[in-house]
Amino acid sequence: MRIALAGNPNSGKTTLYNAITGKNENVGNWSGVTVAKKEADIKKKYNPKGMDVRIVDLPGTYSISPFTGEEKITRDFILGEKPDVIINIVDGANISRSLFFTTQLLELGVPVVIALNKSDIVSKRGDQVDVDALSKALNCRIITTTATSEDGLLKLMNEAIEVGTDKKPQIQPDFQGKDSKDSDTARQKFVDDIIKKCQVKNRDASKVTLSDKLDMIVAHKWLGLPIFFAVMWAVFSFSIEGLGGYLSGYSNDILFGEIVPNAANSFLEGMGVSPLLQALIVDGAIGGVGAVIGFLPLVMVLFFCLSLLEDSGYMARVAVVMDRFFKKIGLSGKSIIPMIVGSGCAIPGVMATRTIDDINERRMTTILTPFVPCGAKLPIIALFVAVFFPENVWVGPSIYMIAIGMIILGGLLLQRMFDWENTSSFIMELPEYKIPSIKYAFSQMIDKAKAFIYKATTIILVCNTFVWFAQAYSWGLNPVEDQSLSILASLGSLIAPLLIPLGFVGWQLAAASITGFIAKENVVATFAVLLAVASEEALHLPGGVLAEFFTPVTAFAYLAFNLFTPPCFAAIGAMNSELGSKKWLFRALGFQFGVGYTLAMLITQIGSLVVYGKPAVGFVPAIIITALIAVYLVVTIKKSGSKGAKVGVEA
Ligand SMILES: Nc1nc2c(ncn2[C@@H]2O[C@H](COP(=O)(O)OP(=O)(O)OP(=O)(O)O)[C@@H](O)[C@H]2O)c(=O)[nH]1
Ligand SMILES: [Mg+2]
Repeated sequence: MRIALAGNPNSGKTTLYNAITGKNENVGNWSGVTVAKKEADIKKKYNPKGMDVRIVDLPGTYSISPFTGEEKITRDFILGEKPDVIINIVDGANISRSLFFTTQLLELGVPVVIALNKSDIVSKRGDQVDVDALSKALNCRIITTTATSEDGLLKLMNEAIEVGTDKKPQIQPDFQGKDSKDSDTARQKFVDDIIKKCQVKNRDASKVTLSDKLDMIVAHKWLGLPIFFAVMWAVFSFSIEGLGGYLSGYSNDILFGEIVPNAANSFLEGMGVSPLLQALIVDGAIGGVGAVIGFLPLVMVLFFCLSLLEDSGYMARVAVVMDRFFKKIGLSGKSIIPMIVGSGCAIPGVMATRTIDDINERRMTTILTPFVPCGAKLPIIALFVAVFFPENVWVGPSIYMIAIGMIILGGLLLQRMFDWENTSSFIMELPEYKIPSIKYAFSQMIDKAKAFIYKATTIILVCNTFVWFAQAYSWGLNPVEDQSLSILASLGSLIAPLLIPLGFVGWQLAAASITGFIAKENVVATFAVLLAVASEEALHLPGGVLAEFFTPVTAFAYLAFNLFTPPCFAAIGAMNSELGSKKWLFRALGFQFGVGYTLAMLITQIGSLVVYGKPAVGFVPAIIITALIAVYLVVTIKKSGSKGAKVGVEA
């Protein structure tokens, strides 16, 4: 038997799904978290009779006629694959809006059971719902639930399974004007009449609640943006420089700097393993993976804080605050959700662009979302901050401000380079503020930590075993004394000249960036393998081996280069499927590469002039390339219409 969960966005479908299946799919306190269908078996606890029951979680939707890609998934599933039962999750705190969709579901013939969810909020407000009357009016069973504490879920599942076994078709609601041209109005009137009969509200709608008061401040026209920056600054400082940085320092220096490699060395020596294999394991595998996992505490602290913020309902306000500014660059507040999701990982971030109905806005958001530093880029940021800017506490958080800046600048450029019009309007439903749940933030953090460790011990491990091998052997498969004769050196040297205008000299830097396209953590892991093999000095300490390759200015530029050029291959794959055309994929990659490259070049060249009073390496080619880029921009912008001329001059 297949049971589908359907309902409005943010009503608690995925929370309920996770509770009854034991899965850990993403939930979030805003609309449009789930963008793809998810399916799993129901837990034994909720299936005492041991029937064969599958649960399908669907993206939220307001109506059966879809507007956006993820709503279409819901409609196609319900109409096309006909589940045996639909559990319609209704947000009890928002009944009047939810029932519109409910009446549409009731017309499909598939039996419906309603979960009147968030009943904890309803009773806290002192509101009352006459469940029996509502159930009679709609001709279907209704169970009150609180998905977050699993209240009522057993009863709900029992009812749903019973209804599914009975196979009686759903009785349709019958109201005047249902088949008329103006059926939506008639439907809304039908719903309003039911609500009037079944719901008693305690709250005086004209009263200003605490939530309203908070919104007047954090979503204020002028205060909103500075508050957002301050909040983000606090979160990133705390994670990168504060507690997260402190814990990571410990795990890098002591745990993965001494304890683990020493233990591994003495263990392997005891086993009588050959020195070469020992080097492969300790320097290659453990060194590379350890350099990444060393930053785990920092990643965990950041995601803990972000989950708290998101669960409180604040992130949904950010979308409203950013809407005003994003409108000017052809985006809207809707684009902020993919970007917030992208701060965890660009792949779900890019997938979340599906919630945007306007195709131009969707494409632009897909191209710009990878500019947000994801969890995998965090170790790169933390490493460079620890080595080059230990005293400048502003550098870490400033990366995120630069990311926002690049998104806005990128949007402006994209808008002028390709002619497109934005037709979207933005309505964001604001969830009520709540005290964020520590348990939720903790489980999110553990989830992210697991994914981080998994990646480090699989893809990063494999890559860096290869990197170790490629820096230790020549093409003839003979071990080399001098790294510069190795396979990796010859591969890196192919790319290295491209990086000269950016002030990056050395095949090692090229090699690290290339492995970074496989997974961004590889940049750190590759440095650990390459440089630690070549030197006794620690990678993570101020003035460590990295300082031989960079000045603080070029270090900052290298950071920017790795953050703002295209994301890892997996994320590029996600971009490919969301953009839906090769032409746009190439445009997107070209754009991202152009932005990252130019930014790094400008930081190096202008920064070196300003800070050290002399140009960096590659100054002359940099000027030539800058001129070429400027000409290209002017030509493209001119071509794409008269409104571009203005920016052409600025560029
Ligand atoms: N107070 C309370 N909050 C709940 C309850 N169920 C879910 N929530 C919260 O509601 C928010 C949205 O939950 P989700 O499960 O992501 O909602 P969804 O319906 O899957 O949303 P979309 O995927 O966007 O359609 C989260 O912050 C949950 O913690 C409940 O019974 N009571
Ligand atoms: Mg969901």
